[in-house]
Amino acid sequence: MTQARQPTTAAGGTYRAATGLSWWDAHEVAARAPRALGAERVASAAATGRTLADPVRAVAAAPAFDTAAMDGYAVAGESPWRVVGRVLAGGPAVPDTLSPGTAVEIGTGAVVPPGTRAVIPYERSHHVDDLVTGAIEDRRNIRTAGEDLRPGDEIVPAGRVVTASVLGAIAQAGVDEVTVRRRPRVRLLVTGDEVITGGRPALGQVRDAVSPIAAAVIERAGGDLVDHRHVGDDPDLLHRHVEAAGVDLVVVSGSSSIGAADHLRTVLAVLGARWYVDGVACRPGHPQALAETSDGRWLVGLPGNPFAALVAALTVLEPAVAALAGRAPNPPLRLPVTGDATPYPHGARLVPVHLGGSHARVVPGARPGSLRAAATADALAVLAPDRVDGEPAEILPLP
Ligand SMILES: Nc1nc2c(c(=O)[nH]1)N[C@H]1C(S)=C(S)[C@@H](COP(=O)(O)OP(=O)(O)OC[C@H]3O[C@@H](n4cnc5c(N)ncnc54)[C@H](O)[C@@H]3O)O[C@H]1N2
Ligand code: MOO
Repeated sequence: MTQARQPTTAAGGTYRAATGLSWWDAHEVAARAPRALGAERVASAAATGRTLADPVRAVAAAPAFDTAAMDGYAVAGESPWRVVGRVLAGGPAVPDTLSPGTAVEIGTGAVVPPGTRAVIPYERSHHVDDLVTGAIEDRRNIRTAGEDLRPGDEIVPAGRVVTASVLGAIAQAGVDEVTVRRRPRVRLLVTGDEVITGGRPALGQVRDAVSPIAAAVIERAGGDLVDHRHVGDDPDLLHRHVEAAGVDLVVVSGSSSIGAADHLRTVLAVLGARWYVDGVACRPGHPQALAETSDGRWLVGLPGNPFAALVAALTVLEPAVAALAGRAPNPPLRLPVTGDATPYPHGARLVPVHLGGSHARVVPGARPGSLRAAATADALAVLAPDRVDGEPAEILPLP
């Protein structure tokens, strides 16, 4: 970690200007430093988006009984077969046992009667009066009980996020409850006396453009934004809300640099915070922070400039919330990136890109204070200082 000059802040602390960790190290630290929160049992229907703390094991076999895979006839013995009844999905199994030389008409998903040799689909059989004929192979078109799952089989490992596919799979296995990580509870504190939350900004004012980004990133990473407030530039108010109980992580927007109104460092010093990320060698978004207070609460500092805040939200906020939620870090997505971007000689340059098939193209015109270019982009690309046009770079999908 390179350290540049250390100017004294208006609050009297020191500030590690400009450099800090590399972008790649900061991203990795944020994904690995916070430990996953505790686990709880919840109804599987309420588990969407949560991370499994334990593997899910099948309660029931799947299929739970020998079942027909086609509509047609369940047949026993040799052709021809005399049709003696009909059995449909959800209906009673008729007859109890199929005798050689007989058949029942059967629907896909119905219980196959004992004694059945195979199910012959309508389109591969001939039916005249009550006699059916056709060629069969033993067990053809019968799904055998337990062929997909047996009770106790692991269906989904711990660490996976509960998606719709997971919910479907565990329902098939008769599971009604799962053990998942607690969702991280997050507080978002928006600083800046000039920041307003609605209407047209008057002279000296700006509309809050950081909250929508932070809220979306928190949600995407599996967190719950439970408290969201504007605290202006009042250091006591900031201190009170950083310190207040009831959350696992506090996000502070603005207040990350070294100006007179940037009180975050003072508050963190008072709270005895341990710093994990204190500035990142990237442009934009270098004044970002990740720290843990002495009572185990996490804090993320986002720069006030909105595009810089977006960069920081994807660099430290998203991985930190995901780590608290118990999610394993995503494998990096890398694509060749084409187009002009001014390299940042001391670290990473993050630029908005359009995604097109197997490559990404730089959206020109991004500035730290403006989200205009990002609003037309699909992702950010993380460009190394010695980047060559068309070579692969890490891609971060935009919220
Ligand atoms: N002497 C130095 N000054 C600054 C440095 C530096 O290294 N040395 N870094 C600059 C960079 S880069 C950034 S980014 C900003 C970060 O500053 P803060 O995080 O302390 O943010 P503020 O000073 O409060 O605001 C910066 C800018 O953003 C506007 N802002 C703030 N909050 C919001 C919001 N929620 N929505 C929209 N816009 C917001 C604010 O009005 C300012 O224009 O520091 C530079 N200075
Ligand atoms: O990094 Mo500031 O992060 O350029 O806008």
